[in-house]
Amino acid sequence: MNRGRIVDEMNRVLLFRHPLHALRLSNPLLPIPFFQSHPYTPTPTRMDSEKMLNNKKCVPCNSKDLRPMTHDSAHALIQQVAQWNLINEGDMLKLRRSWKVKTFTKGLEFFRRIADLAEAEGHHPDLHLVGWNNVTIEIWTHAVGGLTENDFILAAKINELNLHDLLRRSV
Ligand SMILES: C[C@H](O)[C@H](O)[C@H]1CNC2=NC(N)=NC(=O)C2=N1
Repeated sequence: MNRGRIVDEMNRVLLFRHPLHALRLSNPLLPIPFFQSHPYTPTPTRMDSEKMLNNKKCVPCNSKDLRPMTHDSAHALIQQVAQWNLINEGDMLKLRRSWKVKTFTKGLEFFRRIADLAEAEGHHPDLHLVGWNNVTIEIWTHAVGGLTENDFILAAKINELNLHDLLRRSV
């Protein structure tokens, strides 16, 4: 194996096991260590991007220059929030995700956990509990009648909640 291949192999191992790699992805302002200037620097995967959304904080929706994002921007961002769908209702975009809960009361507990997160973020979803065990969450920015980054931040943070004890096992 020639010297170039040996360096490539070393960088590949270093890059994926080096603790700085994970840290830098979550905080892109960190200086790029020497090995990351190498072609093996990975492009952020969906998980990495979701972590970046997940590290953000929702902003107040009452700023007058807040506008709904374009469909193109929404289609780009939806790639970063696993399991969420982009819904177009009367030309207004929303985020939607559904779950099946074990019981009606676990559905209410599900809402409680989402409510705590929403209150902490100052940004709130629409909550639906239908047919006793079907939960659907819809997120959009009411102040602008469309989607803003707040909606994707909230969706990414909902994805981080541990809700498994409330959910029916997916068959
Ligand atoms: C000032 C504060 O940002 C507003 O009252 C918030 C509250 N939560 C909100 N949640 C959502 N989804 N849309 C809003 O426009 C909104 N406005």
